[in-house]
Amino acid sequence: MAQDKPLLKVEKTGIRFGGLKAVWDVNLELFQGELVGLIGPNGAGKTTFFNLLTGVYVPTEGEILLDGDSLKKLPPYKITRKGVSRTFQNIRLFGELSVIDNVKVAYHSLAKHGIPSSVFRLPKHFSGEKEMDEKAVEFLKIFGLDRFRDEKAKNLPYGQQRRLEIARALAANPKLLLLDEPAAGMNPQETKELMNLISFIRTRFHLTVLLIEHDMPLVMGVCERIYVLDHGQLIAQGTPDEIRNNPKVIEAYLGEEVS
Ligand SMILES: Nc1ncnc2c1ncn2[C@@H]1O[C@H](COP(=O)(O)OP(=O)(O)OP(=O)(O)O)[C@@H](O)[C@H]1O
Repeated sequence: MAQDKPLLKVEKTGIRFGGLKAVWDVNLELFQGELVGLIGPNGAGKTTFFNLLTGVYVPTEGEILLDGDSLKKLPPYKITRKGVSRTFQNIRLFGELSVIDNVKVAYHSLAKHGIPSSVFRLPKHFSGEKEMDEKAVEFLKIFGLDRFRDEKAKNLPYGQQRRLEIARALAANPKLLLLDEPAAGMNPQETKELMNLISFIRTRFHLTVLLIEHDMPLVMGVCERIYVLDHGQLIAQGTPDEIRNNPKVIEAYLGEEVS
């Protein structure tokens, strides 16, 4: 069924770093439940765009609306609470913490029990803690990580660390999940499994997903729609077929494989 109101609406948004227009005049809409790709050559502005959506940078132009509310001047933690979670191009786990604690850290800010009950170890705290454990294990199971729950995150194989990052992002209970090259450094089998998993969690958690990915066949295979950035500006948007055959996209990727 067609939806008339987007979950995320980005209007003419951009940011300048000195003279460099890293992201410029970008319009983008995501509707609830969509899995959408964001692609573009190196330095096109993809990660900067995620940084604008998550409050790391404040746009110098335009507007960003989630469910109609402006995110533009909110700090990152408030944007997370409003329902936007992300993963990073370079894994940012708490390496010395256990796998389960990495998930619980994200979940903590949303848990019902407050500081007084935690400090004094009141019964309410224990029920909160138990609830958090169960919830965290539920996420870990989905990602096949429950058997590593007490292992330090830094000791996990690389592909599992990437999965743990997504599990942690999910634990913050997002409406919108932003994945920055989640398959970077994975082998083809791990990548395929990860993409299936992303499709699965999208449905299971009623998520909307925006995915930055360099691997073109992968983006084309998994996303319903794709936006293309080049030199900070959107040069195309459409279905995988439309993008594959778009002359501007082919030109931007000259010398690279588009399909
Ligand atoms: N804080 C900053 N200060 C100055 N320039 C920046 C800053 N952050 C990003 N840039 C510049 O903005 C441009 C876009 O960078 P960005 O990392 O967003 O591209 P990208 O599409 O994510 O690239 P890649 O695919 O290589 O990760 C680059 O020219 C980059 O050098």
